[in-house]
Amino acid sequence: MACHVSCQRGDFTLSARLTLGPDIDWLGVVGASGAGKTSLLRCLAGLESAAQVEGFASWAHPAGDNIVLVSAQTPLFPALSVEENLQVVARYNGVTDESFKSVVDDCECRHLLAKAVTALSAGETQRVALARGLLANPSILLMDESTSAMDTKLRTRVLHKLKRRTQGVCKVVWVSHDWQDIARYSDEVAVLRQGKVTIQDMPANALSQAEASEPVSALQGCLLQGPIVEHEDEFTVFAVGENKVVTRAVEQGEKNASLLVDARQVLVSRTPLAPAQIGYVNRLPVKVKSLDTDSETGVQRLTLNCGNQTLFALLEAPAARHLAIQSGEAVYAYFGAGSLPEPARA
Ligand SMILES: Nc1ncnc2c1ncn2[C@@H]1O[C@H](COP(=O)(O)OP(=O)(O)OP(=O)(O)O)[C@@H](O)[C@H]1O
Repeated sequence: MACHVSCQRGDFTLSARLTLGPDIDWLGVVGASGAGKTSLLRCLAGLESAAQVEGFASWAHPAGDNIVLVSAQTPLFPALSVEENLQVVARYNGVTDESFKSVVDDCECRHLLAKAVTALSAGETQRVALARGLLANPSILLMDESTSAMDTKLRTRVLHKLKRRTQGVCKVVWVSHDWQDIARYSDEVAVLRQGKVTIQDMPANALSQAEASEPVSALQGCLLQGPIVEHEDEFTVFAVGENKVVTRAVEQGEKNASLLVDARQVLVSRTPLAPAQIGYVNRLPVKVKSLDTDSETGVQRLTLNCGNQTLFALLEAPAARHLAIQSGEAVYAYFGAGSLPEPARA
């Protein structure tokens, strides 16, 4: 099903075509600052009177056509407490006490209910705003950087519960600058650039294929995935062939984990250094499948294979000249684990 959104905001033109398959429950939208992500969500939410939106509402589950946007631009009522803010919406939408409690718990807001909304931190405000959005019984939930102020562990928990809660009842279109989250929770990803969708229908685990068709600076992620072999509170280890990769913690009960590796963050070496020596937690033995050198900048892009998984690395011109890596060579790739949670403060 195709959805087309067009709108003029000042001198910015949004003209985006999205494909919304029936199997897609979470559609991630990424793009550089100013690409039009917020504009797109505002148009989809019906907040831009000049916008033309075709074919969107019919994407929702048949139960309803209630489109709800959760963003920093939809503030809470400042004169009401958190509980009052939530109850206003719950009562209006006929939400039962049981559902109310379950939404409050999923958004981790129970301990905030008595607080004034003006006394909330940014992450707390986002959780209350999310709870309020869910209490409106959306059939389509639009989230614009709705978890950006939460720490990594909290965000992982909240997104996990949100994913479970929305299953079968609510579709989600969400914008985040956190590619790890987008890759982990979206069924598909659309990439916006200058008001246009330049890539769509992209399975989140196919970021690597999309990368090949985009200029290097636009999209450089590559998703590694595998079965979990070790699970700690702070991190998860998964298998890539016979090797292990550390990523930030996934929720208990998950069988697989993933890590989106930014090509700019990958170091390449011929010698097997201890990862800690260079400050990276991950090391994979890889084979150089191909390399392309940008004729203007001298930046070299390596396509690296580890078993049947692909990784990209970008080498600045001096490093590329110094290493003089050849296609077919066996090397080591070093990279971080995404943003692992910060150590708990005493
Ligand atoms: N109210 C407005 N009037 C005129 N132009 C606007 C308005 N709001 C946004 N724009 C312009 O529309 C363009 C897209 O803005 P938008 O907020 O949608 O980008 P974005 O991708 O969400 O960016 P960011 O990641 O920084 O939040 C920008 O060039 C911006 O200046």
